Amino acid sequence: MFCVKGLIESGRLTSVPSRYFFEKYLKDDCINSEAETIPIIDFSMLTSGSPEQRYKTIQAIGNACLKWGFFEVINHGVPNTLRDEMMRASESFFDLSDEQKREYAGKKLFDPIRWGTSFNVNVDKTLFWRDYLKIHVHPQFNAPQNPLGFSETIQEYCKRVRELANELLKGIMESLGLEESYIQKAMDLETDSHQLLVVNLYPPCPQPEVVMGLPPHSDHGLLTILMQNDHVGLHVRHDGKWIPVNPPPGSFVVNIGDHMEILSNGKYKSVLHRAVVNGKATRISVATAHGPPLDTVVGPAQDLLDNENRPPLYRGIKYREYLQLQQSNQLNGKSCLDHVKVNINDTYHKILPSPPISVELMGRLKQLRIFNGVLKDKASLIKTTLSTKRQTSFIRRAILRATTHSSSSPPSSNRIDAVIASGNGSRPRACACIHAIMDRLHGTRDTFVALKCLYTIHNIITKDSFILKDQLSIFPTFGGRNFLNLSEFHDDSDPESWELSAWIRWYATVLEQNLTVSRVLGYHLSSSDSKKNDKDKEEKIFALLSSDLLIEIDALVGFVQEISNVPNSLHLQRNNLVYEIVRLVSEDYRLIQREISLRVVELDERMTSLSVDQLTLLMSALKKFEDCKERLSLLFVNRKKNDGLWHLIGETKMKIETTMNKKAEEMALVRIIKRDETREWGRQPFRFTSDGSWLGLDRVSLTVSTVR
Ligand SMILES: O=C(O)CCC(=O)C(=O)O
Ligand SMILES: [Fe+2]
Repeated sequence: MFCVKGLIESGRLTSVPSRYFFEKYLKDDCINSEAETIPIIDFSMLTSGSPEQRYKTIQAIGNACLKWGFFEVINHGVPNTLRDEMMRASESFFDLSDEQKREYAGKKLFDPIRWGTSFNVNVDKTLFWRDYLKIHVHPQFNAPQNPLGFSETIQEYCKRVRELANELLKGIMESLGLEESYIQKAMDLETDSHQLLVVNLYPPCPQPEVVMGLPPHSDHGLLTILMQNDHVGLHVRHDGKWIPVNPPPGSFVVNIGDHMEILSNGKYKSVLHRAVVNGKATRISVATAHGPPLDTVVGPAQDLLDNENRPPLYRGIKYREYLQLQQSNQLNGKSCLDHVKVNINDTYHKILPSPPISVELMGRLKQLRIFNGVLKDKASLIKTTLSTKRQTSFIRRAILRATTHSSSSPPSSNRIDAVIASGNGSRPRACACIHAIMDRLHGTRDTFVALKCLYTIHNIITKDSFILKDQLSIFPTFGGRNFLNLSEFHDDSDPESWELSAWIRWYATVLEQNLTVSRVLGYHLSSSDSKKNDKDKEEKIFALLSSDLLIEIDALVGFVQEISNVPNSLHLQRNNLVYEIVRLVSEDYRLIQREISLRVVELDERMTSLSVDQLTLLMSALKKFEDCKERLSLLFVNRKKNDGLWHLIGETKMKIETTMNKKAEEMALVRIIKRDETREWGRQPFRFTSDGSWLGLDRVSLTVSTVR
């Protein structure tokens, strides 16, 4: 693997290779060394036992977070000997032979140990002048075997810094007016927090002014704690200027990460910073990023929100997926955070009348409702146990267990499997099972019960249980588009239930459209028929008439449209049940993309034989599909973008346009020949445009059906 250190040590370097040229550095270079410096926090005052000193320090931390997003910590209790040892160990890791380091090269984001250069060489347009070692050190500790003693040093260092981070997080929580252990409890930080050790090495550069060590970025986690060797290089963005950070010896530099910005609902901002390099000496910085457990969905703290004045500004996202998002894009300012920002104009408080009761009372009423719900579940379970109809009571019990009132977590896969098993044996059992789910769905006004019923139905559709799926497709016998009959569902007992009601209406429509598509295609999207390899499918599609393919595309695009009609309250994905629902829907979407793509490719090949009507239909379907793109990318912010498909759609649209224009010209020619004597028409007026309309129709009476 190439790396900057190797480049320097090769001895052949006289000037910087052009792929390291960082253009923005020169333009954006407004360094202000005389300005104020970042605040200093005396950590010992936080833990001294004096409430007054603690209070003052918490205020100072709050101010630093608010104004700077950065502070320096002194008297932190991490011994200098350990810090020095960590620095020496870091240096000796990079001094290992390339062969020893290569074991950790070319690794993926969640591989335990990664040695590399720049940020992500697969996506970086410009290379950065840094090499790195990244190790996931908590909750699972990892370490390279070499150099000798390295593992022990980083284990001790990371443990001490983690303890420091936990104490600082408590102070930050208090400064936000939250309980000090709020974050620890909400995210199981004591045991499961995620800690990433990042050792940055910036070798001296012959032209330091044209390269960048690390470009302006914000950190992904909650908090980053950084130490550096004797060389300055970190710049922090403050009041429109870059401020060089020159921390007091023995101190740590601490900064707020994107997840603290999310959690504090934007009160504490993650701040841009960058690392520049110098021409004389190697700079090393050791950063530890402290974040929530990887599978925790982080959204704004509930206690910081109110419906009237402080709506959520970010939607929830799993930390793991946020990391993936950052890794798969160029490191570029705060662009990742933009993906999870909620458009303030979209939040429900605009449409929801202010609740007539206080937030506190509402909270208590909600508790009471949940308690009532749990009692109801218990009573229903007892009733089914006492029932004499053994068969149906068995089914109903399985359904009750999968769709409880008590929690907003999705039913476990065991519970879902139990429902499927209960209805899977025979046609009458399948029929009883579907009816029992529908009874439960239509008999409740509780949002979570309804969402869980729909989630159970979705699992029936996606799992391989033909008889249940089939029974679902014929429910109820009168069919129709709104057969789940939830278009009027509203639970207005509190604002969250109100917002969730919109998700229920949306989810029901998505499921209805899923079944509609199955009818049109003749197989379920997630069935084994659908999972056939592309070759088999291409053959099947090849045998279809173009008119049938167009009907199928129309239904598939209709499905995409329903998905893209997702409610605006995207932040509700912080709720685990909603999150899981979106995950399942994204699986559907992935399958639809494949189905659409295969059909578009086939029609693309048949393009010249398609009629004008057919071309117009295809163009209109592709346009509708494209219109959904933006909304879908907001909903599936962290999933694969499938650029290949969008490219195919763009190309096909262009081809349709060209084919249509060619046909129009042919048409005009026919007319000209027909009316040769009068020569009253020219060839120019006909043009078909990419928005699917004809230009010049006012001048020509066009009968498209005459030309096929
Ligand atoms: O090297 C530095 O000072 C900054 C490092 C940094 O920002 C990072 O690792 O995220
Ligand atoms: Fe950083």
